[in-house]
Amino acid sequence: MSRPGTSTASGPASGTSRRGLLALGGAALAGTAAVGLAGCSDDDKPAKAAAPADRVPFYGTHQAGIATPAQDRLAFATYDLTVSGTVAENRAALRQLLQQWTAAAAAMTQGKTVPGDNDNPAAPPADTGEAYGLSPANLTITLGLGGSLFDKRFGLAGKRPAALADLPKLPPENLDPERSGGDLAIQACADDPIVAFHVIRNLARIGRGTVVMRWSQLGFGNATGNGGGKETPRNLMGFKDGTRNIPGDDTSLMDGHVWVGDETDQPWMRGGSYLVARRIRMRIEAWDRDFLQDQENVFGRAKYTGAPLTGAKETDQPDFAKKAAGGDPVIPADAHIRLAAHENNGGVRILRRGYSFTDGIVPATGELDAGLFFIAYQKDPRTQFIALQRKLGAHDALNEYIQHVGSGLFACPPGARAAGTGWAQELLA
Ligand SMILES: C=CC1=C(C)c2cc3[nH]c(cc4nc(cc5[nH]c(cc1n2)c(C)c5CCC(=O)O)C(CCC(=O)O)=C4C)c(C)c3C=C
Ligand SMILES: [Fe+2]
Repeated sequence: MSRPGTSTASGPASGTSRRGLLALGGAALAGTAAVGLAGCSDDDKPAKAAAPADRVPFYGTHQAGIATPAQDRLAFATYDLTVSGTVAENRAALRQLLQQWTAAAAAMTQGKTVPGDNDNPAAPPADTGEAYGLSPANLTITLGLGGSLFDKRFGLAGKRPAALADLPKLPPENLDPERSGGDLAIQACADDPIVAFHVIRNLARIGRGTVVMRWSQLGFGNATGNGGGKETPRNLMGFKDGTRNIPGDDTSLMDGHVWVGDETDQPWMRGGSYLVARRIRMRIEAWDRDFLQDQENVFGRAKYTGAPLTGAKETDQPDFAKKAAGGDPVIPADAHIRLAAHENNGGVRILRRGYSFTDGIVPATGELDAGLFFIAYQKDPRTQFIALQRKLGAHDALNEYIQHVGSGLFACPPGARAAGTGWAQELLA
């Protein structure tokens, strides 16, 4: 992440400190050359400004961070608006916040500091600084709007999509209200943990006086440099997780299951998606005492290869009809994949984008507070996540080892189309 005005293709601008110069990594320097050339002569410009490999375009039809291949790290946070004015004043404050957040997000994803950074020794810097000198590491920043935003405060009740109805109770959940809900949500994903964290911190800082952070969650996958991107990542139960996920580059599946289309009752959501987040604790100690065959029966897949119990390779299609010699199905009736598979749910699919988490221990029990921060994107949670979770909650063998302890549902509007446009502009017009 480079500071504005401090570097060009030909070298640092006047006033760059030696410390700032040293901090500029090669990727950040190259990226700045591509995006921040104001004041350079034509000779200074690269022949062709190819998109650098470490950054994901911010502007577009859809928000980045949904179809984007999952990065190594997650910083997720929800925020509540603290406004107390008239509807018009509150709406104006929300509009201004989202404009500032959009500009900051656009800058950070392209390796720049949040706008307004300065060298004034008498003022706090606009950017908190922990990502100076780092590349954006494929940072994506995705905004979600919670159902509570559509109450009386902003006059938005008539614009609440039916699909954003509050999630019903989904037993056997045991939700902590302090890890649930929120007016706004930010999903920041990057291949560097500090770059992702830097986002949720700086957006809180920009919004001071208008928003407060409600809860947050850090998550991790496996590092890109350690097989990430080639191997299906494993969850903390040791199983490959994501084998039969929707591939983000399959436009037909994305249009069919993930992107909101003309079917919506709220045109401002066209091109958007609905994010369900569930903090799911795993009873890791109990799981680690379970024998291998039972663990594999719980999922319906082999632990090491990831193959369905009816196949030999991870990519083999599960055969849900196959019976063992005694007549029982090879993939048990309560196996997670049997219950969740689209073949057994009228074609229903979701895009999963979860991350592992570990947050010390649960004081009451001394057990690890660890598990899966489950994130799923879909066109309509009523017919997708909720329908699937009702079935899993009632029958899944995995329930013995997990508990849903946090929750959120957010409408992710379409992408900001071009510089100068803000997130959710159509909603707030
Ligand atoms: C409501 C939706 C789902 C929840 C909640 C959920 C929790 C959860 N899942 C795993 C581990 C695995 N899930 C796998 C597959 C899978 N899971 C869901 C949905 C939910 N999972 C779906 C739709 C699927 C695909 C099923 C299929 O089509 O075969 C797998 C298998 C590998 C894979 O395909 O990804 C694993 C492993 C955990 C640990 C968990 C809660 C902690
Ligand atoms: Fe699952």
